[in-house]
Amino acid sequence: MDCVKYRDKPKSAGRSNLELLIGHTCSLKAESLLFCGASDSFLVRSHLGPDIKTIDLCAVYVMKSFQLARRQALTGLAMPRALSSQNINASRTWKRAFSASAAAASQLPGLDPSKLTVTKTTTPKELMDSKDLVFGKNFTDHMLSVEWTATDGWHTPRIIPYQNLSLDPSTCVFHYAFECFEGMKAYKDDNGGIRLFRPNKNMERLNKSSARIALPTVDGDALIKIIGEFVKLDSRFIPAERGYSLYLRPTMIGTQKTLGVGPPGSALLFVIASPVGPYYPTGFKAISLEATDYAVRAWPGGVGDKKLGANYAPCILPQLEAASRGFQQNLWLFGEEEYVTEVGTMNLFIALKNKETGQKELITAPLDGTILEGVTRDSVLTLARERLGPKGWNISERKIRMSEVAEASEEGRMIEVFGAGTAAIVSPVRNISYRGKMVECGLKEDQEAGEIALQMKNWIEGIQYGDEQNPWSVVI
Ligand SMILES: Cc1ncc(COP(=O)(O)O)c(C=O)c1O
Repeated sequence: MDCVKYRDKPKSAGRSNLELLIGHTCSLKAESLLFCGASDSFLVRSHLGPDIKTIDLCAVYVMKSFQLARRQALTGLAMPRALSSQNINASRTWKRAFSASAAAASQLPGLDPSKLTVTKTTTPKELMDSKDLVFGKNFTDHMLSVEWTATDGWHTPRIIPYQNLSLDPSTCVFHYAFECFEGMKAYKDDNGGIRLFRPNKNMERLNKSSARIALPTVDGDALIKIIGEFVKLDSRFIPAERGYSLYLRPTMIGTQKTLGVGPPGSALLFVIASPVGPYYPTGFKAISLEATDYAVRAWPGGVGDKKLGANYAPCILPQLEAASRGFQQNLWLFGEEEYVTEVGTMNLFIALKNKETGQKELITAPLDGTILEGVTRDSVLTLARERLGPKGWNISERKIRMSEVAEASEEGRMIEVFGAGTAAIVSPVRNISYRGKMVECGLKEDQEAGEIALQMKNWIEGIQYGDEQNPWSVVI
């Protein structure tokens, strides 16, 4: 154990346990920590600051993975299992350790936009004809890249030519899926200005995702600033036509070289950008869904509400199954009650006449951990409350069973159904296959979109392109 020196065997944990704990989680440099002291208490000096703090064994763990621990404490997660088996008075030590670790973590450098460096490409790409753009296939000239280490915090942010990553085969992202990402867009307005849509929501979600998988969090405002610089540099790739935009993919990965399962001591945050066209280039095309009852996407207490890469790969097979039967997407149901949750990469909205009250109701699943907190979902809800509420609509975030949806359709109470997400804004649904029957979703045969879906698309697009002045649209 050359990375940590300690004197005096702790009472509550033998040397081997301590070593195990350290070996498992430690990524600090040789001089990072000095442990000394007696009984359960240690003096821990971090090279991150001059302070010497009296904390105990729990804090030893925390000091070495303090960013993780701080987030775990903040998000109310349980103490790491490795520690709880050590006969430590969990709540007392956890609280004490947390305050010490938070103090240390606050001394780590955060993301600093003033330090941004730019290395321009020497081989600029030719712009593609807008009509040939395919989602996520073509990328701009540059990318944004920032490294993070547990010892030094966020390093210098860099804009560099778009390039391959070079990673050791043992890097933890490849083995244990330390990866989370975001999806957002930049738009060109009629005056050539460049706008982001509610980027703070993406930053909030990125931090929730990264914290959940023991990756570092980042100052959202600082990241928006440097993303803005990156987008401005590559702005020639944003087509000026309506419906076109630059899709941005902020991504964070754990880069620690180890097959040990533990919090990564290093990470990479990068952002790439892909010019995209309208999701429905020739106008809306209502989709058909297959309700999936044989597989589960997410569950309460799980991570389905986080944007982790690990959530997406297992969804492909059920999607292929649905596609093999002629459906564009599958609709995830949850539990014995078969609650309607979400669709592929969209949240779902159902407009119907309420059985009891007869009132028009726009329903979407609640944020109970089983759906992603979509930025579009939140935008649709906010606009609906503001603009449809006064027209007699009841806007509900509530659980709804698939059988209720089928019943509304059979009883002629169904108004319309649509998905909501960054890619298409809204995606009208024609019908849903459920238990061998087709549930019709309120569209006439020659109709590709319902009124609410159309209205929402126009309202949201109007804000995104700056036609409507709204604080959701941020000029960069
Ligand atoms: C699983 C899932 N649900 C919903 C959404 C919609 O989220 P947003 O509106 O933020 O794009 C996405 C989009 O990425 C998604 O992947």
